[in-house]
Amino acid sequence: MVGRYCLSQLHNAYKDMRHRYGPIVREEALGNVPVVSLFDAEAIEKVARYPSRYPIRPPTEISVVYRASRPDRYTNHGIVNEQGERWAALRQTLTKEIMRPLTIARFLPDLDRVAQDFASLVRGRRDASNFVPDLELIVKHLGLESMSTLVLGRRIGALDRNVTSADRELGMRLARVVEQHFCACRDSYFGLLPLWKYVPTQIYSQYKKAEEEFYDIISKLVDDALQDEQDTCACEPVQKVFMSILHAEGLETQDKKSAIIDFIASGIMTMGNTLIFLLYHVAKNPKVQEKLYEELTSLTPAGKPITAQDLRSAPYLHAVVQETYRIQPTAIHVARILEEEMELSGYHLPCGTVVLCHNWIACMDERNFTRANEFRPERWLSDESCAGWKFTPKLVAPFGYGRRKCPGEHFTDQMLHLLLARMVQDFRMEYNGTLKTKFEFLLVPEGPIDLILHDRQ
Ligand code: HEM
Repeated sequence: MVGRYCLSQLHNAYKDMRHRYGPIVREEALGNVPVVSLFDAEAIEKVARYPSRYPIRPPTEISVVYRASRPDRYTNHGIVNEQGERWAALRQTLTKEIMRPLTIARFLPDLDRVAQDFASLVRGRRDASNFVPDLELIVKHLGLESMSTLVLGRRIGALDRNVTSADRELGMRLARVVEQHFCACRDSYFGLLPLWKYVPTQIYSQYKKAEEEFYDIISKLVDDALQDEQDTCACEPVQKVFMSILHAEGLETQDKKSAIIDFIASGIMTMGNTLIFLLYHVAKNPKVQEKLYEELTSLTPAGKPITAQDLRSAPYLHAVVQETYRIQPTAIHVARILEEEMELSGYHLPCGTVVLCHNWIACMDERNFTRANEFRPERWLSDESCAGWKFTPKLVAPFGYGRRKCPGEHFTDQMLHLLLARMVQDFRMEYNGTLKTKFEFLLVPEGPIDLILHDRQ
């Protein structure tokens, strides 16, 4: 607990602060720099559009301190935490391929197979009442499998139906480690009295342990992929990202390896959480679900490969994904350090101020979206049922903005469209009750995930 607020409900705490104190709120915590929260659309837009060459996102300090203690593994803080020219050089070298729409389009057939394998795995895991008991775990396997396809250019079998108990054990270890990592980031970033900076507290030990365990698990996958690359020298389209990182100039092998591990880590939780949010909203809105099903079946028969053309011809699918990003993004705010003084919401903020742009809370504000609490994909389609509604689409920024925007956006977006399409084609979904969420640096579903999957055919 911090005062009246609890860290695992920080998203609701910020909602409460907006309600109590207005569109701009300054927080001061002992031992930490002051942070200013922005809830107003105009102020957020001003920060988002600032024409920065090297935008500064406040680093996750615990990661910076840890990496500095491991020069055998890291020569820099990584893309997520580096700043200035060093950040720009890493970003340019390591993310060029991942961000190229053509590269991501070439992954489509492979990602569609990942989506089909996911649907087939959850079908097999249902109990007699069509409930999938370990969905939270399976979506982490999905995150790992899709990230491995993207970044290593190979499938690793995390979604195989006949998993051994060793595979299950590995999946559970991975899930636990990723959760511990994010919770330690949250506690070090938002908690009071950052003692971990001076003595190795429990938070720091937890972070270190999670980081090292994660590195060891993923490192083995990377080493296998490197070995295969030496043995075959083949370059399939699906290996494009892997090859671009391997052959990146000016980087040590250890930097390439840690970048690959960072990319995989970035995708595992975010992808799984967002998929659960998508499935939840579709399951809770039967009319949306049927409309989506009709759109998808008119485009492509169930079981046939989904093409790029199919995705382009599915406006309702796109609207459902956008509406989920609006109402329940996994990254609820975007952080920046101001590079020059700015007038925001009537206050003068000096250069160097840390600001949190609360896009999600602004998206839930009636001033920006009419019937903000309702899940209405139609608002994205200029449907007449939403005529005259307030609509501020630029506030929907689940992947951030500007030059520091998430490099995984195109990939994630494509993967989520495919997954949702496959799930809606294969199942009629229902959800018992209301999905709870908690804040673990990201917004994550709080289990159990009570999703029921009825076969369509
Ligand atoms: C649902 C999935 C994802 C969400 C919601 C998400 C969200 C975000 C957000 C909000 C940021 C901060 C952007 C900013 O400050 O403007 C970010 C940064 C980043 N993301 Fe993602 N992300 C996702 C998936 C991925 C994937 C799959 C990858 C790997 C390819 C990835 C790699 C990164 C990296 C490396 C950064 C740091 C970029 C930089 O500082 O230059 N993310 N992400």
